[in-house]
Amino acid sequence: MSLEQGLLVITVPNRFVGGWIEKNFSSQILSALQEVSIADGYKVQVDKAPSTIDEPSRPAPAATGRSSRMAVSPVAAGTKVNDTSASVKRDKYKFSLEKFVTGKSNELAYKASVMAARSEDKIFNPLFIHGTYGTGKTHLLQAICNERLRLNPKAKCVYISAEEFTNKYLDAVLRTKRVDQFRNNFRKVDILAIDDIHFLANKESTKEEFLHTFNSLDLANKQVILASDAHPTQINKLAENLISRFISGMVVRIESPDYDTRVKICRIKLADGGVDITDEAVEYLAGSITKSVRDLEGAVLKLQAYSAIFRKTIDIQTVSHVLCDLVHHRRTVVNVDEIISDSANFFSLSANDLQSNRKDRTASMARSIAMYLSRELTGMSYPEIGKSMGNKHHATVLQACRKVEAKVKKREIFKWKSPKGIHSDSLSGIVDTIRQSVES
Ligand SMILES: Nc1ncnc2c1ncn2[C@@H]1O[C@H](COP(=O)(O)OP(=O)(O)OP(=O)(O)O)[C@@H](O)[C@H]1O
Repeated sequence: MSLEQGLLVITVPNRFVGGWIEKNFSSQILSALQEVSIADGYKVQVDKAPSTIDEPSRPAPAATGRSSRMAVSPVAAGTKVNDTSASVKRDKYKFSLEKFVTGKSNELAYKASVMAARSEDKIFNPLFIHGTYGTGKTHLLQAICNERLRLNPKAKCVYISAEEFTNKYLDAVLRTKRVDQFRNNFRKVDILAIDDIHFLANKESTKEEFLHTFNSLDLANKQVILASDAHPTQINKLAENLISRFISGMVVRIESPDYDTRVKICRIKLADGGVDITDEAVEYLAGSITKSVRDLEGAVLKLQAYSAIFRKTIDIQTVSHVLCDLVHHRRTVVNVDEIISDSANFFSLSANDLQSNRKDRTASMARSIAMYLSRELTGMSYPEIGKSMGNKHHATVLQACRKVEAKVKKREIFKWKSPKGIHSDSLSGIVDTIRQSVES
């Protein structure tokens, strides 16, 4: 995109895309432009890039940065791809291990993925990755396949969603009657990566077929990798035999990204997109969008578009203005009891411990964090918060909020002891984790 003298020019890869944008989105583009700009009277022009060929299904070049995002690619972000053809190529799938940003929230899942990708024989079967939406499960599954293919271009790696697996199986049984071919496709591979495996939960015949597929790959020493939004034992209507198979492998959870990982992800993705942004604005962005990497990517794309149009350094005000719908989006009703209980849980304490007058370091920190988050998430007054916290004085609440705020800013480390052992984490990380659990 470029914006000069009231004319916004959008360059597209082919006439089809251009026509579609003009027909369907002109008015939205104009009103979006007016929203982010003070000037009026813009015009929009859609141009076809001179070097592109007019074939919508042509693969996008493997470029990085802005141009690759704008190109039409047959493998869009997060698309569940299925291809069992023998002629596998490098970077068959969109995501790679090297583009996966690691931090405390996903390190174990990442390391297990690297091991699964690099070892010819299975190490643990299956590798089961679970976590909430947009935290990188699909990314890792596809990246494992790509990495194995990079090391051994002759390897057979299949990435498929459980839904697609089900459809193919039913098709083979009911329509084409080619069950043998179906089994050949899935039982003679080096890596079988199935996404959203919870989809199989109430599909009785497919579950059984999958179990046989799994057993046959396991016997052949081949690697199975599964992703789901929940731990195997938490998936409703998943058969006992499948649950026990799954938990006999390696089950790893990806958490929502912690603050430091979010900062890292933002920096990398913004730099990839060529966005000029201040450090404070990156920190503000990472502090405001907490749930998933997909949400962060959405924010980065908006900032990228803004920066491409207005060509100026992005500061905190711009982030807050451009992303107001994302940044201020919060669960509306947050209950102070949930905050107290989640803060207590985090430190292996009880709600009573926080509402009592216990004075040890851990209890008073847990209490202070609960007060701080109550103020931030509920908008309650200091006296009201004090009352919910076992009739504490409002000045105590005010002091606690200030103390936590200062420690979060300084990224101070807090150490504490619980029955599970000795722990240590940054105050910003602790507050983030409790906030996420309250808001989820
Ligand atoms: N640690 C990470 N580093 C870089 N990019 C990431 C990371 N985690 C997630 N992403 C990116 O965030 C987007 C969403 O990730 P992905 O589709 O893998 O999430 P998911 O956990 O499979 O979500 P869902 O359960 O909704 O399918 C992708 O574009 C992915 O590349």
